[in-house]
Amino acid sequence: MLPRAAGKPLLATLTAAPRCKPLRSLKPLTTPTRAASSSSSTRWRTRQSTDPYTAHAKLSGLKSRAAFKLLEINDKHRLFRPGDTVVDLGFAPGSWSQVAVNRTSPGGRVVGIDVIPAQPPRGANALQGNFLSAEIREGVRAFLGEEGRGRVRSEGEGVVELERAAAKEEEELDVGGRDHEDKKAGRTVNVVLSDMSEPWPLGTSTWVKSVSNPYRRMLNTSGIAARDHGGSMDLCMAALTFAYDTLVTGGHFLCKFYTGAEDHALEMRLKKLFEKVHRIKPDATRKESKEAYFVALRRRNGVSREEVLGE
Ligand SMILES: C[S@@+](CC[C@H](N)C(=O)[O-])C[C@H]1O[C@@H](n2cnc3c(N)ncnc32)[C@H](O)[C@@H]1O
Repeated sequence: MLPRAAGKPLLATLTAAPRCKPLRSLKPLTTPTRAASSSSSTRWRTRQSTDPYTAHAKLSGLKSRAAFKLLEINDKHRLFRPGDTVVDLGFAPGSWSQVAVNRTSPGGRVVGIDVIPAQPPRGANALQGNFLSAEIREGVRAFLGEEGRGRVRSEGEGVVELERAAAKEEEELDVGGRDHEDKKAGRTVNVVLSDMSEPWPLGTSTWVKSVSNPYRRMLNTSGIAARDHGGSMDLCMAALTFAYDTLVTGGHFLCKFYTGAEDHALEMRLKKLFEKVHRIKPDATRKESKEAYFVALRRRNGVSREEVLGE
């Protein structure tokens, strides 16, 4: 089991993704009923039951193994600070939001958006809708426009925390008129995360099975590299457009994508808006997957929309 400091929430003691033992040294959590099958749902179940990150996530009270990717990235790049506002795109089932709530406490605010209905983890807010829709993006911005909305207040300390967060914001952003530009543009978000994967409609029988578990259906990629790549580029562009509109100067952006012909162009856009851009594959990413992440640090001041988005 992972180390746990007495009296502290377990997440606070996790500093990095665990160095996992090789698969064969860990016993499967459950014995797969059929060792080999061509059914993708059976393969998914088998893979989950033998995956050490899945086992660690369960033991740590995390909603999914994806948490370890964000923990690793945050340990390296320090995305979060107490009091931050974080938007988590494609948040379900919610392990990134768990990490964000933990790392922005006290006084943070985490808002998750997902196309499927999902219960947000404790301390986070959830909005349901397809983020590719402009109307949904506008709804999210309206939610964020109310400063206190969705911010965690611990009993008796709420007002103090809010004041502390507001004071910190003023102190840190009142440099060279940057806060003025952010305020004028209505930008209030410190970190935008996107772990969205293109939803892929499976065959009828899986659809029926998935009614009680829509999350499983959404987890699948098509398996066709070009299609997954294209879909991920659309989702990344929607996330980047949103980040352009809402991220404060100095804010950070983290975005999942599937590698392919267009990712270089996306990287170039990111380099225009952010001081530093890294392309990474966290340890918890499955080796066979084409999944990777862009971590873009410190939004620059005064970059035009056209330069970044070509609009
Ligand atoms: C890999 S999961 C995210 C896992 C999450 N980061 C966690 O730690 O629990 C990808 C999520 O993206 C969501 N998604 C995909 N396309 C979306 C869209 N257009 N709008 C909103 N959510 C979307 C899916 O429903 C799915 O829940």
